[in-house]
Amino acid sequence: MGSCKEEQLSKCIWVQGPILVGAGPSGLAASACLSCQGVPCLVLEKADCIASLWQQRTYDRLKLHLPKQFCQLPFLGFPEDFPKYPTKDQFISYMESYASHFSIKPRFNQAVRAAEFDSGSGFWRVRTQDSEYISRWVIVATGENAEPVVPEILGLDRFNGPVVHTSGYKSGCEFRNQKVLVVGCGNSGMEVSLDLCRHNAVPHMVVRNTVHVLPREILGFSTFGIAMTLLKLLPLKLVDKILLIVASFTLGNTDKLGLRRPKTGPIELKNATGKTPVLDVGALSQIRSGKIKVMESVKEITRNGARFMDGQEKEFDSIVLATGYKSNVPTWLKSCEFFTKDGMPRTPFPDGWKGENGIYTIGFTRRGLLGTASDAVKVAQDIADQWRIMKQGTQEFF
Ligand SMILES: Cc1cc2nc3c(=O)[nH]c(=O)nc-3n(C[C@H](O)[C@H](O)[C@H](O)COP(=O)(O)OP(=O)(O)OC[C@H]3O[C@@H](n4cnc5c(N)ncnc54)[C@H](O)[C@@H]3O)c2cc1C
Ligand SMILES: NC(=O)C1=CN([C@@H]2O[C@H](COP(=O)(O)OP(=O)(O)OC[C@H]3O[C@@H](n4cnc5c(N)ncnc54)[C@H](OP(=O)(O)O)[C@@H]3O)[C@@H](O)[C@H]2O)C=CC1
Ligand SMILES: O=C(O)C(=O)Cc1c[nH]c2ccccc12
Repeated sequence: MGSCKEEQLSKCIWVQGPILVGAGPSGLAASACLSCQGVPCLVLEKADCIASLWQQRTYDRLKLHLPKQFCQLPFLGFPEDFPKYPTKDQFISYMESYASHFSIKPRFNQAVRAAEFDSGSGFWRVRTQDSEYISRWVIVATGENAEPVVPEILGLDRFNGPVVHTSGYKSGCEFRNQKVLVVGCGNSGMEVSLDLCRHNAVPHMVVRNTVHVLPREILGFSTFGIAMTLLKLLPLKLVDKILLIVASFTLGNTDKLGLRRPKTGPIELKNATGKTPVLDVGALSQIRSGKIKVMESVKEITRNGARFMDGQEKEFDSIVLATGYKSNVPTWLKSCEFFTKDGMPRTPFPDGWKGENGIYTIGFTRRGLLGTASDAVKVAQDIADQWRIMKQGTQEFF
């Protein structure tokens, strides 16, 4: 490692344990697991708060889609009195208590701009806007949803009205009585459309592709929970078949509503591509009643509306892009083969948590908070084993 330049010495900081990038649920879970193993760490967070995705970039009506037992972090569960599907505010309050229980104190306003392994010294150099941090280990916990995906849609720049990505959408009250084009029909597109309906707006949701919609619950049991149980007993393809039979029973034929199903089943598709099935919390009935209009692909955006592939042309007051998110790892992690150009670990689940030279990832499993919890335990154990050997070595040396 080339030593820090003289004038920068005061900002060159040696970190004993690992450097954790990101103080979302994954960073907090990792920090807690390390602390339980007696390993200190430094958490760098670019925002001014923990769980910034949840605090700053989600809409008001958001609730967890999966029951709380599938969304809890290691060693400290949700409070007993929280409902089965906690609200966004409850989730944030859980994150706050989690951080304070494990005395996690991230360094806020520290956006990691570059991280590079120095093969000469065997250390990682992690640079933020004002400091350089140096450690044997770096843990990437910046999330699969770090940046909004804003697609290039012909004419979007000439649209006269507001255009907002779901990460900037708070509530339909700002869109009352408006005609709104919602581009995308994942969980965000469906829920924003539902929220717009509840505020007397008229959402037109663009569905350009196939999509799996499943009921959130079947006979009072979470569909996700049922799927997890069945997967322990039956082959994946059979579980998918069962889910689809039940879905068609409870939701009817969604193809008729313009929501064509993919040929691959919902769990197989999730595992293969990461595409999350929509868990319906009410949008479907609004589609059925015509309050949410389903539209085909957009051909182009005009000054005051959109032209669609099927030839229709409509006026809109606003556009909401529910077009998903992407990782930001390629923007700051330098010369590291461990990540693809999309910023996801190259090694597929369940082995993507550990790379070479002391790099680790948490929360890139495409398996939500359940994946985060399992990664955090494995990463902390692995680093703690090295930590102990290192400490023993130091004691013997002295
Ligand atoms: C609307 C929405 C709802 C969801 N609901 C669920 C759900 O119900 N259940 C579920 O299991 N999953 C859900 N998810 C998935 C979601 O990814 C997880 O809930 C969770 O937030 C992932 O945690 P994370 O810490 O990996 O990433 P994030 O929550 O995205 O946290 C990453 C942190 O890293 C910080 N960061 C990013 N780049 C840098 C940088 N360069 N330097 C420093 N800090 C940086 C960010 O500011 C952020 O605070 C949802 C996702 C979305 C978008
Ligand atoms: N309550 C909860 O738990 C919630 C959870 N989430 C989670 O957050 C994550 C992100 O979800 P979400 O924001 O919905 O993103 P997704 O990536 O799941 O969905 C993006 C949608 O946008 C469409 N799209 C992208 N580009 C275009 C384009 N150019 N033209 C038309 N359509 C386009 C995609 O279509 P295509 O398939 O054709 O690419 C897809 O329908 C998911 O894991 C989701 O489950 C989100 C909301 C609520
Ligand atoms: O809401 C999300 O994106 C999640 O990641 C939760 C989740 C993880 N695995 C799933 C499978 C089906 C539906 C939701 C999820």
